[in-house]
Amino acid sequence: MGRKFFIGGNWKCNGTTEEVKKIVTTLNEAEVPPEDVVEVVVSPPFLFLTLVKSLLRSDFHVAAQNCWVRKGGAFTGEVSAEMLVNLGIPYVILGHSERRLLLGESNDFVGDKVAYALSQGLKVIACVGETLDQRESGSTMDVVAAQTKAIADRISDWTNVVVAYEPVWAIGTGKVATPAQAQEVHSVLRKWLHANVSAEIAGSTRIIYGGSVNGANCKELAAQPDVDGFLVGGASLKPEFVDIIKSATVKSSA
Ligand SMILES: O=C(CO)COP(=O)(O)O
Repeated sequence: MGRKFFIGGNWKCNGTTEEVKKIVTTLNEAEVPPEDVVEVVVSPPFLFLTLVKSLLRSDFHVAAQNCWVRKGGAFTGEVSAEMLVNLGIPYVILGHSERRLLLGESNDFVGDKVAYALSQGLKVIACVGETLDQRESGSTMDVVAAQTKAIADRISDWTNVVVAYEPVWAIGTGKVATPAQAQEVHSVLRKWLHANVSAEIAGSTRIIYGGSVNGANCKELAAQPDVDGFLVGGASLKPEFVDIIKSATVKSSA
């Protein structure tokens, strides 16, 4: 189906200039599969975006971790999609659970953000995922479908969208979803896209997994048929991120 493996590193609110330069040096020196096998995108905090972009090898790309929902203007503290485009930042992560839960971003608000960012020419990593309570009450698929629907209702072209399934209970907890748990949700999400968007988009849209991915568990997860890559938090700040990038070969040699 030709879904290129996608590895995102979400640095969240971490790093000093020195630390950022060190991570970039490690990435620049790494031997990884070629660009036609894996797409690598790292997402530093806004303040380091241009520094990282200027230092990073040209086969890796950068993403912002958020942007404003509409055109920029009198919105103190916000960063607009137009600014990211102006600075040559190709990607933005939207709807991360930390923003949904800590900052109250609703499904509709995230859907509006995705639509606006795409309209400005950005590529979007759109995050969905259930909390532990929601999983335990059996509503995982309803939650993930509602989050995806809020996006699907507002966009028609999915070419520049990567969907990141990130179960909240697995984020930063060391408690990774089992390969079977990840595959189950990814496969149902793909079926949802098939039924509600189109067969073509269901087949071509990358659905990546996030939540305590590390160098030790990435290969088994990567081997799942509907896992098209990862969005990595903590481990993306460490040299083991290179091992995670290399897990793309699990797919290319399959
Ligand atoms: O939230 C995540 C990536 O966006 C995952 O974070 P961890 O890999 O630290 O669990």
